[in-house]
Amino acid sequence: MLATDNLWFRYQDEPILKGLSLDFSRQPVTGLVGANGCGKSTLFMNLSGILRPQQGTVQWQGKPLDYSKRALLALRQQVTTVFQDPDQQIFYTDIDSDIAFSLRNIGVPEAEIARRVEDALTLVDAQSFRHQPIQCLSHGQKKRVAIAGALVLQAKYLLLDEPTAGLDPAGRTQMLTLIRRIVAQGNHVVISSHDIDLIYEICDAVYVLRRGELLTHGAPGEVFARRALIEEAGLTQPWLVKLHSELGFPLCKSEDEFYARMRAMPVKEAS
Ligand SMILES: Nc1ncnc2c1ncn2[C@@H]1O[C@H](COP(=O)(O)OP(=O)(O)OP(=O)(O)O)[C@@H](O)[C@H]1O
Repeated sequence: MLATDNLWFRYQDEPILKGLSLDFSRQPVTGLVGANGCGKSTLFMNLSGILRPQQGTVQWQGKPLDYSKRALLALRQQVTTVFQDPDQQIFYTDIDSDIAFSLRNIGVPEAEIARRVEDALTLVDAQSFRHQPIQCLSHGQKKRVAIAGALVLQAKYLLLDEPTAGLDPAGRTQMLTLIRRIVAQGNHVVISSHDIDLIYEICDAVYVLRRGELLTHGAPGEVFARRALIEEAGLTQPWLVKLHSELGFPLCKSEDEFYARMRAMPVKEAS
């Protein structure tokens, strides 16, 4: 279980996270949305124990998080963060060494490292560029390598900060596929993103933050239907929700579902 219980966090005297009680274990994919500066990255750093709340707790496996060095090391094998900028977490020039780094650090046997690296690179579709120097990769390829670096730890929770930022449409589609594959393996994913259409399509639950406070939460279809609240959070509704609420089209979860349902509808003759 990964959750927060009445969590408050301040930088100096400025409260940033205000009494957040959130549960990331209820659904496979949870979205975190809110305007710039509402505290999403700060929350991720609290969840991985990089920052420590002044009040309230991060709940891990049913208990308040233990901040001893040993406990934090164990936590970060189970809860891994993939930052927005892949250059922040790639250290080596060759992909295999970079991905194996964290495993060597914790003394995993070499044969096991080789197996896990192989599996992670396959999962993120990186086999075709595996032997290229990292500095020659595109932004989207680097993002996939950064995710592979988190996946080798076989973490139960993957925290993705802006997974689609800087990706072209094909890269964005690949990211959606990758998130679904990670979830299909029984893991939880938490996504912080300004890509509201991505959050709507892929998440099972959404938390909406406004200036560090929880404004609303629930299933994406219900949350994003609350237009006034969404605008209060400094966000806009996903395009599929707008089509539903403004024009009365059926509420669809994805673009593919929308087109399939439109094609199946009888076409009215123009008069
Ligand atoms: N190290 C720091 N010291 C002081 N204030 C900080 C620090 N880091 C962030 N802040 C402030 O905390 C607030 C929340 O920042 P945070 O990066 O968590 O927001 P965010 O929701 O992730 O923003 P964005 O959507 O722009 O990535 C902002 O007002 C920011 O200026």
